[in-house]
Amino acid sequence: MAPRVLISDALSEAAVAIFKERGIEVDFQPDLGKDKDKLAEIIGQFDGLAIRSATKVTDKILEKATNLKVVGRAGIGVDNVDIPAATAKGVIVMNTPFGNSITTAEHAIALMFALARQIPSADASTQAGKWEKNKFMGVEITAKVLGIIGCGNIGSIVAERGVGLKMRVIAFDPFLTPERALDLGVEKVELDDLLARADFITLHTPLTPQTKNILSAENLAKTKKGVRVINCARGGLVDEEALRKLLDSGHVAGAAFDVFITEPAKENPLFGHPNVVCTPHLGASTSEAQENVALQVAEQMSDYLTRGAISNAVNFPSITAEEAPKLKPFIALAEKLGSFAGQVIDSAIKKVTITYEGEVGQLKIKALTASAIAGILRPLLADVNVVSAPAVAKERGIVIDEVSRAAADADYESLITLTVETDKSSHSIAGTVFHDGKPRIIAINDIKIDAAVAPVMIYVSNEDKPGFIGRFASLLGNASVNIATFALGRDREGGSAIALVEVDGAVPESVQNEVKALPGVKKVKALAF
Ligand SMILES: NC(=O)c1ccc[n+]([C@@H]2O[C@H](COP(=O)([O-])OP(=O)(O)OC[C@H]3O[C@@H](n4cnc5c(N)ncnc54)[C@H](O)[C@@H]3O)[C@@H](O)[C@H]2O)c1
Ligand SMILES: O=C(O)[C@H](O)COP(=O)(O)O
Repeated sequence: MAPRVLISDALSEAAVAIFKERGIEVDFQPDLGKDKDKLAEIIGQFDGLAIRSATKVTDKILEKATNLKVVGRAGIGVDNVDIPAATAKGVIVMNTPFGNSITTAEHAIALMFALARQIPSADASTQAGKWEKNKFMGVEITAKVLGIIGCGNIGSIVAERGVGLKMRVIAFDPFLTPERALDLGVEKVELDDLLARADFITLHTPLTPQTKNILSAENLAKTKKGVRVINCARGGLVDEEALRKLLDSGHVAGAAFDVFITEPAKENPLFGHPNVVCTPHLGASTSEAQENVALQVAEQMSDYLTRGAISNAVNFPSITAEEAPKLKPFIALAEKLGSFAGQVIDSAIKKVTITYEGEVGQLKIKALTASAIAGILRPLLADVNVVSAPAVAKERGIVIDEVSRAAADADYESLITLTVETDKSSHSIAGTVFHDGKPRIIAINDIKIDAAVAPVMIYVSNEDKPGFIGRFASLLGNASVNIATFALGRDREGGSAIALVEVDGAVPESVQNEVKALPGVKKVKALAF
């Protein structure tokens, strides 16, 4: 029987044609995604679901998706898909990482001009017959400081356009290497510096726990008087209420928003202010971008459904059916080691070395390396996938080195060691897979430890001094953070020590700060796997 695909969002018709050419049955219902009950009712009939941002692929929808094998996102952001739930169900989630980047960057630039010259209000006034020539005094873009928060695919294109417009472009992005910044002609700065200097601030990060509210009331208050703010990335990056207050007080001269905390945005704190320009999530809406993403997603989904080939998957590497069972536990290990490193480092990565020792060295290590790199990058690049991760790393000037050795440490049949060198320091983490198929962390920065990987953990490095463990454990207990497992290691008596603690539930920032303040503590990091 031919595979069946449901298109539940307004994709270009180009996708329908590709599916049919590839022998796939298509049901094209462009508005269905907005009706979650109807979607839940029929999703069980389909092998593939092609979407944009209006369809929310929740765990409830996935529960009903008894035949679903692949979700294809014609676009970049997959924050409308419950990825862990999809992965748990074995549903591949694919996106099209570059297809709409130029178009979205152009929309940000268009919004910057709209703000600088108040084009929407001037248009409304002129067409109302008012001819208010003196009311709409604009500002020049030339020589102004453009502050880019998030200089990835879209941010880089905005940077290039900004440089072309003779702006002074500065960027805050922890993952931006100095070499890449130089290539783009942008000055890499810290966030506070950007806030203080930018005449226009444009956001181009994914929405992650780290970027949520990045323009908080506190940070907005640090901006230069007369700043204009553009958000074409994701609702939730900016505190909309705080921004409205600063627009009302005249501190912020204008704001242009394409994305909102609640979408569709029927009402919003920014609405109604004369210096606010809004569009209804139109960043990717050009015929060129929509054709690109529709063709690409239909090709990728067809390849998977008819030939089992996986590309641009957010939650699975590209591997064949025969390789899968052997690789799977090591893929999980490589991803977790990478995720640990990605969560612990806080400056630009220069080099990643992955050493495979013993039996694991005989497997397809490219897929393992891709998983490790995706794990490292994912805390910062939410939508990176195992296919794009090596290319993204290369583009950012990160050197990837793979070393394979036949013999492992005598204690282990297989060993993977990940070493990440950044601008400022070097971190290493090693792990193995036990007979239960589960990943174990066996060393951090050459200090031996033995810890299973748990959903929520706290990593602490400290001086090996008496009394620390007791103080640390009581602090967690007093904060009602329950310890599930506790792994310790040290290099020598009185030297450096580490703790990797599995806890039940989240660790509030205030508790991490209290741990940080304990005598001898060097680093504290709450980790999510
Ligand atoms: N409005 C729209 O219609 C539209 C269209 C396309 C994409 N988008 C959104 O734009 C965003 C960016 O897309 P992209 O393709 O450029 O992604 P990308 O992954 O290429 O780039 C994101 C950049 O953000 C940086 N970053 C991550 N965390 C950061 C932090 N805490 N502080 C500063 N920088 C940080 C990363 O290092 C990376 O360089 C995504 O959220 C995407 O969904 C919106
Ligand atoms: O992440 C994306 O690709 C954009 O937000 C585009 O969303 P859309 O496909 O719903 O326009």
